Amino acid sequence: MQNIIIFGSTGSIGKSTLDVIRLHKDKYKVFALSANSNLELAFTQCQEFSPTFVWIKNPEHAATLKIKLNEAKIKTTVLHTEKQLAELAAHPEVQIVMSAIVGSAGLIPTYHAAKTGKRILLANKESLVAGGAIITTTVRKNNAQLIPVDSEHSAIYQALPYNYASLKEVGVNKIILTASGGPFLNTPKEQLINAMAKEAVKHPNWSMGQKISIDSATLMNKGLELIEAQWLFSAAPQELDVIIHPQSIIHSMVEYIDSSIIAQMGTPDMKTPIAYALSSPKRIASGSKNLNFVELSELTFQKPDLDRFPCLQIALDSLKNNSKNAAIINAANEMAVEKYLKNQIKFYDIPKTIEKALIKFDGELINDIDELLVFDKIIREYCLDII
Ligand SMILES: NC(=O)C1=CN([C@@H]2O[C@H](COP(=O)(O)OP(=O)(O)OC[C@H]3O[C@@H](n4cnc5c(N)ncnc54)[C@H](OP(=O)(O)O)[C@@H]3O)[C@@H](O)[C@H]2O)C=CC1
Ligand SMILES: CC(=O)[C@@H](O)[C@H](O)COP(=O)(O)O
Ligand SMILES: [Mn+2]
Repeated sequence: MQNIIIFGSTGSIGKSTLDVIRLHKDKYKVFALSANSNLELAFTQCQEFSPTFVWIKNPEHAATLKIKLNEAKIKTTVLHTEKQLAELAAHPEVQIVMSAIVGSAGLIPTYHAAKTGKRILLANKESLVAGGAIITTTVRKNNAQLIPVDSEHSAIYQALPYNYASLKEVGVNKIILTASGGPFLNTPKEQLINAMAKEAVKHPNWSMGQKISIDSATLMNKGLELIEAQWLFSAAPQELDVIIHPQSIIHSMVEYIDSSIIAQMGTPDMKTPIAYALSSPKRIASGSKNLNFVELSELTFQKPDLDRFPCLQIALDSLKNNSKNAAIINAANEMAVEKYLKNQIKFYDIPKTIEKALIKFDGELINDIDELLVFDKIIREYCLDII
């Protein structure tokens, strides 16, 4: 039996993680859950999984949740401070940490889980984009494990030999990330200028939280994923490529020097990569539907359009420079997406905000997690000012 914490348990990934765990209660014990604002769901999850701790960001929500749990005679302890979030991630009784908070708010739990040698199931790509060098160094120093949950990175992880030493040693030529192209794959630029958030959140294949859905619509999601892959697989920029595959059946591929390509496929359901992150190198049932090849219409591929989707170009430029400015891109993107979701800025204001933040902050050196957290805040405040 292994103890697991699910950071972001009330979100899309959090709920899918609990769906998988529900199938394997003999193997995984939910030690703690965390939520931001969804008090009702956090309570329901505590009723079902009886965790030792539940963390909820808002102090008023924490007080209400405590009363509700008391009334229901559930013995879960409610926490809510940032310090307690870090302490939970580092808890000595915990072996597995699902990092599924959205945005750079996931940095603190990811970092503290790394520092205390946990098996980290990483959905929160933003923590690796913003703090790639800090997180990967901390993982290595403390014998932690960083297991991809993001569907593309799970696919790559599955297509690579287990425990390989380097991409070169096992004959990798190229890692090819697939991108659905999002809801605006075929939308002309003149229409994209006025594209509304309510259209942008409608991903064609995946059911996900709002922030990542907007990132998919701007193709920034693929940009963030290139940087995530760079850190996860120690890949050089020339070893990474992106191809549009609108059906989201092939989740990514690895091309080897003998021209073999190993692709991982499946129905678009995050329970599959979550199950593999939990159990790899072994496999457990995920509860996802199997792929029916006869029912598949076609698998198509095309090049991404960098003119209509400048966010991907911004990330590609960053990648070529070892992603040194990726913390700026990540923070500015988060602020711009937040404003776009509230209909306060337009579609192309997202890349414009990132570009302005890059002009202002590019070249700043970040040495540790504390500096990164401060830097992230400063960039956000600057973006709020200029938007
Ligand atoms: N959804 C997907 O299919 C995929 C997601 N990912 C990544 O996984 C992460 C989670 O995505 P997703 O589940 O879609 O997002 P959701 O928006 O559905 O869920 C986000 C979770 O984070 C919590 N949260 C939000 N803000 C804060 C904060 N400031 N402090 C603490 N907790 C917070 C939310 O709490 P509450 O609900 O209570 O407000 C919720 O539990 C993202 O990094 C995303 O990029 C990666 C691949 C696929
Ligand atoms: C499910 C998942 O991993 C998402 O990141 C998904 O890949 C988004 O799809 P696109 O960014 O390719 O549209
Ligand atoms: Mn993905």
